Amino acid sequence: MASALQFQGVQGSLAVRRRRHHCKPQIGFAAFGAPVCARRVWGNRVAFSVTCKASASDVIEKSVTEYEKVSSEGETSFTCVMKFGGSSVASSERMKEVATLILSFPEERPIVVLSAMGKTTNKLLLAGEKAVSCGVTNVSNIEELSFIKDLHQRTVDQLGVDRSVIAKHLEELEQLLKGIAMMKELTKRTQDYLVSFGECMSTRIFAAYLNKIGVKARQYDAFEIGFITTDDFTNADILEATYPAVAKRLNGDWLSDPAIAIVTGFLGKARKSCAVTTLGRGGSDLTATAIGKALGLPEIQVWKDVDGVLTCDPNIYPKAEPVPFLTFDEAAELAYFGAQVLHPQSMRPARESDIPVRVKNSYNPKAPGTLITKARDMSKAVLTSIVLKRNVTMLDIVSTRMLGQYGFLAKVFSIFEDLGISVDVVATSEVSVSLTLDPSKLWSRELIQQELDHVVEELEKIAVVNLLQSRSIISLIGNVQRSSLILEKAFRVLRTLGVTVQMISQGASKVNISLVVNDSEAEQCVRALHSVFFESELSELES
Ligand SMILES: Nc1ncnc2c1ncn2[C@@H]1O[C@H](COP(=O)(O)OP(=O)(O)O)[C@@H](O)[C@H]1O
Ligand SMILES: N[C@@H](CC(=O)OP(=O)(O)O)C(=O)O
Repeated sequence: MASALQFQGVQGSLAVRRRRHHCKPQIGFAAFGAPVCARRVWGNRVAFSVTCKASASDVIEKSVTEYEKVSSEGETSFTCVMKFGGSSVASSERMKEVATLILSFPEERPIVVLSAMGKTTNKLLLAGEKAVSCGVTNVSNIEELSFIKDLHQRTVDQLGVDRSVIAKHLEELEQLLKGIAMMKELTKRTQDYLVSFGECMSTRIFAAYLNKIGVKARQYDAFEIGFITTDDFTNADILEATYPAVAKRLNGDWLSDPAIAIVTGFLGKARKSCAVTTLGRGGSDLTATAIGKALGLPEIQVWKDVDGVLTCDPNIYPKAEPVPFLTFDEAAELAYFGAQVLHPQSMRPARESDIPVRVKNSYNPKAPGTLITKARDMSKAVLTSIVLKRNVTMLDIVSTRMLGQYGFLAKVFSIFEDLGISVDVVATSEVSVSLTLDPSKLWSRELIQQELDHVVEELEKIAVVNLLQSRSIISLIGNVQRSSLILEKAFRVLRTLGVTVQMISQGASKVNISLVVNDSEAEQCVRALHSVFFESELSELES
């Protein structure tokens, strides 16, 4: 990475911070006590000349003082946050490529957020499940533990960094699994601690590698630098106190000893219990946007293994295409309704602080990716993306009381509130309500059935309840101002396929229409909808 200061005599260039690209760089030259002219501005640098008799070293010294003054007067020292997901750092080769990619932006001073390597989180969860029933003496033979050890040790060796950077963690991980085997149980709290080893190791390896190649980097565990969360293990929420704490720590460290920050994604520290928490699967996206908000950075970059947010899940339909622009609302809706590409809560900090989020492909950095901002030109927008959420449970609830009975909906929803279950899609009539339950809140299989039985039991006190499982929600994300056009086109497709829509909802968000169909028909519907909306001319669509 280029040094912050490059001088030739009493002319030179100085790295400065610009809050937005259109803003003038903010730097004070008063310390020179002589006229200074800023001659040229490019990127985050400003070239200048000083007309005084100062020696080059004086100028450098005073510039640094000025630069630090600007930084300490509320300006952050970092210029952007770059998050790399598991697929981007799955091996030593990938880590090298990510390092090269970061260094290809010499004008940036990034905070790097990393997920666990490849599928490490899944393997840790499986290892934990196996430990519950395998017996203490068999823990060392758990296949997933061996896989994790091999992957991390091989990566360290291939990158030429010292094995000691992760040795303690690998040892502790095995001890933890033995503890689980001894207790014969895996609580959500322990599960979070268990999966945290993934991010703790990937960041240590990557920081060590950067240092090895001469780029100064510092590793941080998010739970040590102020990521304060609720105590909702496996799905914790970031609390407001996080933002000032994280900013103070990262800015403070930069000012005393500048280095690229390498932060664990996905993790936090529970406010009450002080134990390690996780932010829900894919939570590193949220870590990145929270850091962006905390430091008021000009841009948040999320690097994935796809060319941005696509028109639908490429695993369902390979002809999916990148969506160049999205609003925060569209991206949030898309993520909430099941597009794995973004964490459901990750847009919140970015939206609150109005910081653009760029989704890019670490395997194909030249691709423009998707830019997510507060607003975009919607004049030509019809449909942006199609999202599928499978394995959804739907409830038809019909009031047993007379027509016009008030308070029915309030009673129904208070039951969900009491049981801590969130509802996704709702459609109501005078005497009935149909709704779908959010499966992501229901962590393990047995619990789902147990919780569902309980919900039905409670609802049956006031209504006739019909529980319908194996349903899918197809969400049509786009310009709901043109809902008639979207619905006309969509229903024509569904009628041709002979598919009956069991529920339809157009929420207040104005960016999403949700349709509920049988699981078995859903993928076929998505493919057909995609070809009609994205593979034929818009003019035909509007005819
Ligand atoms: N609409 C979509 N756009 C892009 N990717 C999607 C979409 N829906 C599902 N995906 C899947 O999300 C994956 C990227 O998300 P994720 O695996 O969480 O990335 P990372 O681990 O790099 O953060 C893609 O590889 C793709 O298979
Ligand atoms: N490693 C965590 C957190 C995360 O964000 O991962 P990824 O960026 O690879 O989706 C998970 O698998 O859920």
